Amino acid sequence: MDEEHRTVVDEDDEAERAPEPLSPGEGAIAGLPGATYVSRALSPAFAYRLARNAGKVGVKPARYGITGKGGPKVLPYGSRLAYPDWLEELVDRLQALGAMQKRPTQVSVNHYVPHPEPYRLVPHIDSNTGQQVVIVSLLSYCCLDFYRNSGRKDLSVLDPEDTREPAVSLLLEPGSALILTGEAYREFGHGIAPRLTDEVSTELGNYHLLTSLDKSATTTTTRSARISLALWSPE
Ligand SMILES: O=C(O)CCC(=O)C(=O)O
Ligand SMILES: [Fe+2]
Repeated sequence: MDEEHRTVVDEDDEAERAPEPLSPGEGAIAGLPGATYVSRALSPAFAYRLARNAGKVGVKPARYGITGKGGPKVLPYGSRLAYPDWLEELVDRLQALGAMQKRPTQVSVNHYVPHPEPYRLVPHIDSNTGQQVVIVSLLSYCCLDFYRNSGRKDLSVLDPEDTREPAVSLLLEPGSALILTGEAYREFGHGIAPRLTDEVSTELGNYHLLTSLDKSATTTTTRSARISLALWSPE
């Protein structure tokens, strides 16, 4: 093998390698206790394969995500349905990262498209105390907003007409993972506001953790079609 070829092969290996395990406190977000954001959880090559495979599980592209009529169903992978290979590989990687202790027993695949109107996700709490969720983002940037749940337990969908400003907003990058445990999972609702662009500013709760953008030169990101996977596991 000549020198040039060897370099290319090494770079491919590097891109495919699982990320280093998280160290304690890494990826923490001020104002959202129990949340951890991992900018480069998946290599670009792995994220690309995952988007292709997750896109095949029969989710219709929709405007509303899981909270909308006709939105994706929660799939009982890991409980009543065996993991397909691509999910097995994702779960192995997330476990190696330290994103979850126990393997997921429920998964949803959301496929959002920004036309004819911007997509949105009505603020909701995933509920079920004793669980945690990992949200894996693919293909597009998108802001996820967090609202403190005003004392409601067991909930599900918060008032869609609620016009409160979010307590915290996070810009989710393609290939990232957001882990919600404890308070971030139980006490905050999360949702996606209907708009086509998101501001990149120091106001974002995870501004300091973003790695895929030139932050000195980028003021907005534009939303394109996005796939997200939510993986729920026992805490
Ligand atoms: O698409 C997202 O980032 C969030 C998905 C979500 O909240 C859910 O599936 O419960
Ligand atoms: Fe959710």
